[in-house]
Amino acid sequence: MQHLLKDAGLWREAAYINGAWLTETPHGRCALHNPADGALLAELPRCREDETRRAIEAAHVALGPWRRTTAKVRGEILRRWYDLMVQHREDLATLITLEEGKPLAEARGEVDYAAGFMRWFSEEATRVRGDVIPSVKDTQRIVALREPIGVCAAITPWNFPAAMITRKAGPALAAGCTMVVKPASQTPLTALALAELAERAGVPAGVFSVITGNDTRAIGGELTSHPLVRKITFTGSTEVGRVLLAQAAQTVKKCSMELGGNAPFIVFDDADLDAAADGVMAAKFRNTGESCIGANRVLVQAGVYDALAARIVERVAKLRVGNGLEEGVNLGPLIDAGGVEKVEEHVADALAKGARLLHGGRRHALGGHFYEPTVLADATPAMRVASEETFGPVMPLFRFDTEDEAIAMANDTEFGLAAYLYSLDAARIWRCAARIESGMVGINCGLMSNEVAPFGGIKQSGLGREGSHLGIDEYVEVKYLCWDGLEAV
Ligand SMILES: NC(=O)C1=CN([C@@H]2O[C@H](COP(=O)(O)OP(=O)(O)OC[C@H]3O[C@@H](n4cnc5c(N)ncnc54)[C@H](OP(=O)(O)O)[C@@H]3O)[C@@H](O)[C@H]2O)C=CC1
Ligand SMILES: O=C(O)CCCC(=O)O
Repeated sequence: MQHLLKDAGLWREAAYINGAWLTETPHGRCALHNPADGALLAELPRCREDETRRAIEAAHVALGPWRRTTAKVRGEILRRWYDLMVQHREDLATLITLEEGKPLAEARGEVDYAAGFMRWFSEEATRVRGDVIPSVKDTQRIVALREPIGVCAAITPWNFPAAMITRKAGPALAAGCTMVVKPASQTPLTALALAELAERAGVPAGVFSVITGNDTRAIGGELTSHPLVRKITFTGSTEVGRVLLAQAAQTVKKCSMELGGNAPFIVFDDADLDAAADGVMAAKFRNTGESCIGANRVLVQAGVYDALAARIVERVAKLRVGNGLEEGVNLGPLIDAGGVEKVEEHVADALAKGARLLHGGRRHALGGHFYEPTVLADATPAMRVASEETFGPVMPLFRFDTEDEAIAMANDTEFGLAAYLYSLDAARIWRCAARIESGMVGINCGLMSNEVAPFGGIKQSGLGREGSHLGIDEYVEVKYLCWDGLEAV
């Protein structure tokens, strides 16, 4: 598959530790398969505790020189990394499609999104300012410095193999931290191509390392327990987030957690229905529904329920399912057999409890990990689609009568990541946006991820924010200096 890349140097089947490519470990190799056709893509060295420890120690050694490098120079290096990502956009997109499955057009969009974090944080590097605070004594001066927290460990998911790394590495390196990344074992190739580009951009050895292999607990255990690691940043399921928080508590590490969601997409009677139908298509079917901010529950006011359902079905019927490398494909495969089974179970449960099938509802004729885009009407809170993240191309339509009912349904979940509101009544929008329990609210907008905005959740959807000017706060500590014995001025 290497032949599909214009620059074969971006295809790496090795871990990247302390600026060197590690092709062998004593623990053998693990196979990586294309989710679209099951073909063997690569064989990666299996890292365990030893290799992870070496990467952490290298990150510790690299920390001093990196944090002393001026913010301007760190920003320039990150800018070069951004430029290289843009230059190699097509190859990065191909790698993403090969290992994750998303259509090439979406993969290109992810590269732009991922590179955006590098550009944004290359600029933010020079804006990590401290404070001078009026003191309580005339002989004292009080200064608050913002210093890099130190060695960071990032554990990232497969659904956005590039963006979930740059959203973490960009701010960490900009702030002067070093980072060890454990990408999802299903999508290491994109992470390794990013490491190759980091090296070409001039990121020094040890500042950014990538661990490979599927000995997940061994690697995760080392990252979360090693005393030199001062920060854990994770994107993935709430279940694993809880485990990592508990492990990191033993050495009191700072943690950022981007966890699961159960996003409500609320459409009121006064919405622009065509805009709402377009918005929900983006919010649901982006990445074949495998996104934590994907619309999991579509709540529609009774007066427009049938009209909106008709518009949605018309659009869904035009979606083309297939290998993401093929032209014109809108939905790729799900990541693995487990993903397809979960979708099947959710649909079967909903149908057994009275949902009406408006479209799809079964595995796609292509077989493998392909599932038909599915629309279910008459969904109710008793169904699994109401309480669990489906993470697939299934859109359940719930019905509500009043605004209060919609808000109560929206908030009836332990998650609080994203929510969407469609209405043309500004007063209602302000009211509902205030009452919804979520970290992000899309208003007449189905796609709200970008590098300038603070991404993150409340409740059991996580801790901290990524992107925006706030994103860098996760990688700095405040140090307060109290200087006494000075002349009063
Ligand atoms: N919020 C989000 O963005 C995401 C949410 N999910 C949700 O989670 C469900 C399951 O997906 P899944 O991929 O299993 O998500 P996980 O949360 O299991 O995986 C995310 C990352 O965490 C790693 N990981 C898993 N267990 C541990 C551990 N004990 N210690 C350290 N690292 C660990 C994984 O490694 P490895 O790949 O080696 O297992 C991967 O790098 C999905 O169906 C979806 O509902 C999934 C992905 C992203
Ligand atoms: O599923 C996730 O956790 C990542 C969402 C991608 C994004 O929109 O930033």
